Amino acid sequence: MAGRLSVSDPNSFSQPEICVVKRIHLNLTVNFALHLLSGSIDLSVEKKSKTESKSLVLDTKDLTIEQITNAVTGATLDYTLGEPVESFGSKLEVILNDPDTECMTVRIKYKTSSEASALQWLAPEQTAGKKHPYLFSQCQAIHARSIMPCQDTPAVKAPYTAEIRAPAELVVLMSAVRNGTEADASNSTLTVHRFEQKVPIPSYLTAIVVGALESRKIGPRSHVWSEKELVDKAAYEFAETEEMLKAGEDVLSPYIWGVYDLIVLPPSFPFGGMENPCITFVTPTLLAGDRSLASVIAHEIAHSWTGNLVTNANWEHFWLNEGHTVYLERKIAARMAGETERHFEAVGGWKDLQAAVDSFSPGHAHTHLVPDLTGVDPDDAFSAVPYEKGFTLLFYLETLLGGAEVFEAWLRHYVNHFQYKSLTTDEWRHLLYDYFADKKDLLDSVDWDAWLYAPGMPPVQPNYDLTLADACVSLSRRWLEAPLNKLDQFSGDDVKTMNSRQLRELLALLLVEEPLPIAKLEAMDTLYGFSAMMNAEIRFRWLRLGLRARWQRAVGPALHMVTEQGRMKFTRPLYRDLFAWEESRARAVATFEKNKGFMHSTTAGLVAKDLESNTPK
Ligand SMILES: CC/C=C\C/C=C\C[C@@H](O)/C=C/C=C/C=C\[C@@H](O)CCCC(=O)O
Ligand SMILES: [Zn+2]
Repeated sequence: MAGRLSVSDPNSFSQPEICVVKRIHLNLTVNFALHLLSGSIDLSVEKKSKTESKSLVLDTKDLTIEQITNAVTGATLDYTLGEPVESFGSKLEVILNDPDTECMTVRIKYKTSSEASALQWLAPEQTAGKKHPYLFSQCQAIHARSIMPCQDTPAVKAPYTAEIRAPAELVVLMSAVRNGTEADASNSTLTVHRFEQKVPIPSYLTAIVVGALESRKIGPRSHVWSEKELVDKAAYEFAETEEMLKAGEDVLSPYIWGVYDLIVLPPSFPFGGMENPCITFVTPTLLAGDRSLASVIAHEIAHSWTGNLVTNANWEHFWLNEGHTVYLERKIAARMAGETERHFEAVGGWKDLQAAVDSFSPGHAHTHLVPDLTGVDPDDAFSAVPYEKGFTLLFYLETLLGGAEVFEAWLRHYVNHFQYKSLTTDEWRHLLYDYFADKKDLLDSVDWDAWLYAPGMPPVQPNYDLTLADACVSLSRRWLEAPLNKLDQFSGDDVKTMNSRQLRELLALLLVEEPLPIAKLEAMDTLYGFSAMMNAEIRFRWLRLGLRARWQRAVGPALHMVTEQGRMKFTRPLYRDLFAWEESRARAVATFEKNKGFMHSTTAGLVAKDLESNTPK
C-alpha cells in the first residue's frame, strides 16, 4: 500500500510548498483514431524560495513525457519520472536550474495514454446520433493527472487558458468560457477552439467534452448542450436553472463564473452531475420529463460557491465541499418550494446515509466524516457519507446556534472568508469558533470527535418537519403491516396525490425494511404501476425491492438498467443485489463481462471490485 504521498495531501506527489503552479495553458490535439490527447502544457510557477526551491514536483498518470523546456528561453530542463504507484500515478520532478528567478514557465510536451483514467472515448455506435465519436472527461478526484502533468491536489488553484484542436465537424467545450474558434492553418480537417477560465480552479475541475453537440438557450447566462436527439427534452427539464441560480445568489453572493451552462452526457457518465465550472456535466438519467430530478442541478449550482470557490484542501476534507453543497442545495429548494421541501429532502438524505453506512458496515473507516485516505484511492472511499453526514452536522449546528437565518449569515461569512482558497476541517472549525465567539459553550457541547472522526451514523439525529414525509411513512407502514389476505384495502387512490419524489420516498422507506413478500409487490405494481415508471430514481428503488424480495420479474429489467446507463449510484447497488442472489448471479456476471469494455473505466473497476467481494469464497 502507498503511504502518504506528500505532507499536505495523502493522494498527491506534488509539493506546492516548494514551488507552486500559478497559471496553466494547454495546447492539445484530440486524436479520436488513437484515443489520445497530445501537445503541450505551460505551467507558470512560483518558487517559494528563489535559491532553495530547486524543483517543481508534479503528478502524472500514464503520460508519455516527450520534452521539458523553459518556455521563454527554450532551454531543456532535466527531469525524473518515478515508477507508477497504484492508482496515484508517477511523480514527475522537474529540475529548475535557474537560481536567479522567482517565477518561470515550464513547457512540457507530452501525450496521454489511450487508457487515461479521466477520459472515456465513445465510438459513434455508443452515441445517440450513431455518426460521430464522443469524448468526455471526469477528473474528480485524482484523474486530472492522467490528462496533464499537474499539481493534482485541490490545495492548488490556478486559472487556465486552452487551445484545443479537434475534428472540424465536432464541438469542444471545457470548464471555462469559450473564446472563439478558427480553422487550423496547418490541417484543414481540424478546428482550433480557445477557452479561458479566469477564476483560479483546482486541477480536478479541469474538464473537456468533444462531440456532435447542439445547444438551446435556457436562461440569460445559460445554455443546455447535448447531442441533438436529447437537446429539446433537456431544455424543458432544466428550465428552472436561472431560478436556481438566483436562489443561490440570494442565499450567498453574486455568481462569479459568468456563464452557467449544462451538458447532458452519454448514459455511461458515472455520476448524477459534476460541477465543472461554467459547464455542469449531467447524466441523461435526470431526464424524467417532469423536472422532478432537478435537485441535482440545484446541487451543481450550489458548488459554484461551496467546492469551486471554497475548496477542500485534500480529499480527506471532501465533506467541506459536499456537506455544504447539500446544505445549500436544500436552501435553494426552500427558496423555491418552501421550508417543508427542505426538510423532506433532509429526511430522504438521512436514509441515504443509513444505506451508505450499512453498505460499508457501521464500523468501516470510510464512514468517518473526515477519513484517513493514506494509500486509499478516493474513488474507493466515495459514498453518500460526506454528503449526508456533512449536511446533518451543518443542520444540527444550525439548530444549536440559533436557526436558519443565523446559520445563513454564518455561511455567507464562511464563503466570503475562504473564497478562492482551499481549507481543512480544522480551519473551518477555527473560523466557526471565531464567528460564534459568544456561543462558545454551545460549540463546546458538540461531540466533535464523534461527528468528525467516529464511524457509523451521526451521534445526533435532528428533528425534521415531517409534513411531506408523513403520507409516505403511513402508506409504507400500511404495506409493511398488512396481512397477505387483506391486500384489498389498497387502491390506486393511495398514491393519487403523491408527487414522484414522494413515491421515491415511499420506496426508500420500504427498502430499509425486511424484504416484502412477492405477493405485496405484485399487488403494488397492479395498483400503482411502478414497473412502467421511467423516472430513474423510482425505477432503481423499485427494482432493488424486487431483487431483495427474490422476484424473478425484477431480474431482466435490472440487467437492462445496468446496461442502458452507467450512473454508479444506480449501477453498483443493482449489480451488488444481482450478485447477492444466487439465481441471478451468473446472468449478472455474464452481463458485466459482456459490457465492461463499453463502460466507464471507473465504473467497470468498482463493479469488478464489488463482484469480487460479493462472490462466495
Ligand atoms: C471520502 C471520499 C473522498 C473523496 C472522494 C472524492 C471524489 C471521488 C470520486 O469518486 C468522484 C466523485 C464525483 C462526484 C460527482 C458528483 C456527485 O455529486 C454525484 C453523486 C452521486 C450521483 O448522484 O450519481
Ligand atoms: Zn457535489
